[in-house]
Amino acid sequence: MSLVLENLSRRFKDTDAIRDINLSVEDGEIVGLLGTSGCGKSTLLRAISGLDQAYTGTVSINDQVKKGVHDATNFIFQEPRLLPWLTVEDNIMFGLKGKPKASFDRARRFIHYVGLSGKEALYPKQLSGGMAQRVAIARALVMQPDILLLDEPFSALDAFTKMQLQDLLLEIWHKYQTTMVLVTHDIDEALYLCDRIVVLRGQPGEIIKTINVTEPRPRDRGSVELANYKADILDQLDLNQ
Ligand SMILES: Nc1ncnc2c1ncn2[C@@H]1O[C@H](COP(=O)(O)OP(=O)(O)OP(=O)(O)O)[C@@H](O)[C@H]1O
Repeated sequence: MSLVLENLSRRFKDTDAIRDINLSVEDGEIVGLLGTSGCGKSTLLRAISGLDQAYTGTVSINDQVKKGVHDATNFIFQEPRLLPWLTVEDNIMFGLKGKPKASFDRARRFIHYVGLSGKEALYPKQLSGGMAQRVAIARALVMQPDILLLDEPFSALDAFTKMQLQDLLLEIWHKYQTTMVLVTHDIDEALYLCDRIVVLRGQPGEIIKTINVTEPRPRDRGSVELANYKADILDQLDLNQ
């Protein structure tokens, strides 16, 4: 599903968080929003999801202007935000209440797919951080969102778990071609995952550069090509010494 943002601005009481953001995301694209702290990345994602409605400008999904909470998008946050009194399976199925039985069957396939077979009956406090985030990924995917919004989904995880879950995300993308918008601070993560990286800067946050990452997948995390892209991004952010 395509996503178009036109002149999106958001002002909090005394803070201009983002100003005049224009961005088109094509169907099946993975787009990264990268920028230093406070440049409005999360604000942008919340506007796209409809969780925040106090912006000006428009958010259109498949040529339809959306305002308010809608089910075209689903969120994966930095913390898994699981319900502690529900098992892994019930957390994943939570949003499916009232949906046809087939949705529940599909959800069970997802549990296997994200590597949680055998863990269905565990409670969140019995899970590692990586397992809990797998639950959050499955919970978002069972809702079959047109666009998956990810707000620093792996930043609280150790380096190895992070790499495993990045690969899981790419597997999901290969299988379902889900359009994704990924907020991250991590340039290496953005370069490994994204088709396009939108670099934001300032307060209010504005788009200063868009970079098409044309390296074919699977990408080599240590390649010279990705290192060159990284140097360019660091330059844009004035972080290259
Ligand atoms: N609910 C709010 N009320 C007031 N100001 C807010 C609110 N949410 C965000 N802001 C302000 O808007 C600006 C952008 O915040 P936002 O969280 O979107 O940035 P970010 O790029 O996601 O930051 P980080 O990378 O640190 O998470 C900041 O100055 C922040 O203080």
